[in-house]
Amino acid sequence: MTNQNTLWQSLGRLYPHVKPIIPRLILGLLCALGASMMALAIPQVLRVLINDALAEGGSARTVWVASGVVLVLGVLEAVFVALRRQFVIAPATTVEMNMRTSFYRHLQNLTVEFHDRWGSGQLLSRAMSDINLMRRWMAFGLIMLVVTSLTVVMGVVIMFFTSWALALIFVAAAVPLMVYGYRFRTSYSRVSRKSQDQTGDLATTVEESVHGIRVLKAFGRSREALEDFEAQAEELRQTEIFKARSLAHFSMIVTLLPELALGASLVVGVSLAASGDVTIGALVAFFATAAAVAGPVEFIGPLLAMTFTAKTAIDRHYEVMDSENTITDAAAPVHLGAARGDVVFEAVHFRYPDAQDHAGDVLNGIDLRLRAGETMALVGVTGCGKSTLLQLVPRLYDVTGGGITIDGVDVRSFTLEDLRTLVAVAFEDTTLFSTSVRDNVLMGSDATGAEADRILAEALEVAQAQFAYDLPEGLETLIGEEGLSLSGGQRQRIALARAIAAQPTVLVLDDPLSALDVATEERVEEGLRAVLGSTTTLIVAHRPSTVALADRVALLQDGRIADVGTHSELLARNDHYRYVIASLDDEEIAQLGRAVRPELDDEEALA
Ligand SMILES: Nc1ncnc2c1ncn2[C@@H]1O[C@H](COP(=O)(O)OP(=O)(O)OP(=O)(O)O)[C@@H](O)[C@H]1O
Repeated sequence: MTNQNTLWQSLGRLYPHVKPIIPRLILGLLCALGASMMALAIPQVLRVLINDALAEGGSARTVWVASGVVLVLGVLEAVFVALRRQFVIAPATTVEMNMRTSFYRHLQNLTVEFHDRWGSGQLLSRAMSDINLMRRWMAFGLIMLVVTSLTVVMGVVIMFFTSWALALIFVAAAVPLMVYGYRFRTSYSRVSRKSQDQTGDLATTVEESVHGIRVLKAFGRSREALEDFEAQAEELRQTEIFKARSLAHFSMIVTLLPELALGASLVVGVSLAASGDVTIGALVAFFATAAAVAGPVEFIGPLLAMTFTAKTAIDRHYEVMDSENTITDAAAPVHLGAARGDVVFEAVHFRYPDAQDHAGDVLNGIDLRLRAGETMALVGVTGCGKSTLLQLVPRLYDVTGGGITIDGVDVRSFTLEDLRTLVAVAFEDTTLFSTSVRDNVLMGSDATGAEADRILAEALEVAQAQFAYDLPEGLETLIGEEGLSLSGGQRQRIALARAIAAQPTVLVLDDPLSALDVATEERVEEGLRAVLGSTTTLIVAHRPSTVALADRVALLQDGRIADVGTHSELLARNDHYRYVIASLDDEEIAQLGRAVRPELDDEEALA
């Protein structure tokens, strides 16, 4: 993931973000420049003071005037520094917020396949610390780098005017500094990249451990997890030490060389003053200017380090921002009026992008037809591709061959918004957001007011999630990561209610009842049967009781639909189906015998 952009290419990518605040940055720059000029002017006042006021015949009035001027210059310098902050900080934080928002928007748009590949900590560190580093560089590093460089250049020019011979000694010291600076740039950029990547990996580890804390505790692996974390933290520490040493070394050279030049020019300067080639006032002004320039020169090291760190942050930021979203709206989207909900899979192929070369397609020519309003169970051995097939309907992944249509329209011909309004999903592994029960359930619904209340109440009833009314603050109770912890079954019922409340034309359920007890599952099924009447439903079933919900069952085997029919038909004619069903427990099979509906027909089986 290393980025080969040059420093200028990387920094240049910030331009569109910086563009709106350029006038403010220029004002900030002028203020910073003003502050530097005030600092550089003070030695010149000293020169006048020494040459005129302290010379024979000098007046006390000149001393007072010079002191007054120094005071005014000092106050002006402080005012300029304050103004610089005033001009730059607020607009730079706006840029930071906008960049973070567009980063978040982009993450939302990127495909599930992208999120499969990227560690959450890497994305977190890019969203938080990298963007923060960019803002700090924009608001401070960039301005100070320009001002510091200009200050040094102006200081050296003044030093040349004061005494060109002494100034030459200073300029000679700059040559090795530049050579060293070039080498520093390469090594520091590399270590800075390593440190930021390791920070992201560490964040991923924290995130995983926090999510998996129960597993770690239950398996008594907390100590091992801590040891792994310590090892990773130690690696980061080593990188940080190397980084700090590298900067310290560079700063030492940057400080030392001008100091050596100062020492050499002191020797030369005193002899020039003794021979009368320079005045005492000029000598004092020269060294006072050199002292005023020394600060900015030393500051260049940390500023360059900040610039290289910002470059790394920009590169990391754009690695995500440049990732293309391959699942997008159709160029000329089709809008269905009233959708019926006929779903057809035609010769559907799919393979994951990171699949091994020798591995075949997970889905290898799926042909399946769901009639509008039909409920179809999808059954197959574990890992055969049931969840994968489901995720193709709302285009969480795109088919790699063939196509899926709803009412004869390819799912890729809808806008994503339309498609995801038509299709709602509930997965076995439920995700709830840190908001109220109400907002979690109504996430996929645009209804408001009394209509929303009615939909909410109905969805909670069908999903047997009435427990939500008894939560501490009823439906307003905060759930999700930052809220009240719910049981697995409670979470599943909220997620199911969310899918129902979306009132979709096509409902895709990935074993949504797995965590429920048999009695609750039975009640949910009764409710579902009532609402599924007009909804086409494809439901992954791992339990016979879930199969009981379905009008027909599709058997997925070796990447194809091997058979379609009622449960009893498949039991009677298909060995593989019997094998899959035999792996289910006896009690559930007994329950299936009671629950399965007799009036099923399969006139439209395999397409
Ligand atoms: N994001 C992914 N990237 C690469 N391969 C994946 C990904 N998700 C699943 N797979 C692989 O695809 C195959 C099908 O997985 P899938 O989850 O669809 O099976 P499943 O039938 O739903 O399994 P189960 O019944 O255990 O839930 C498996 O071999 C799995 O390892």
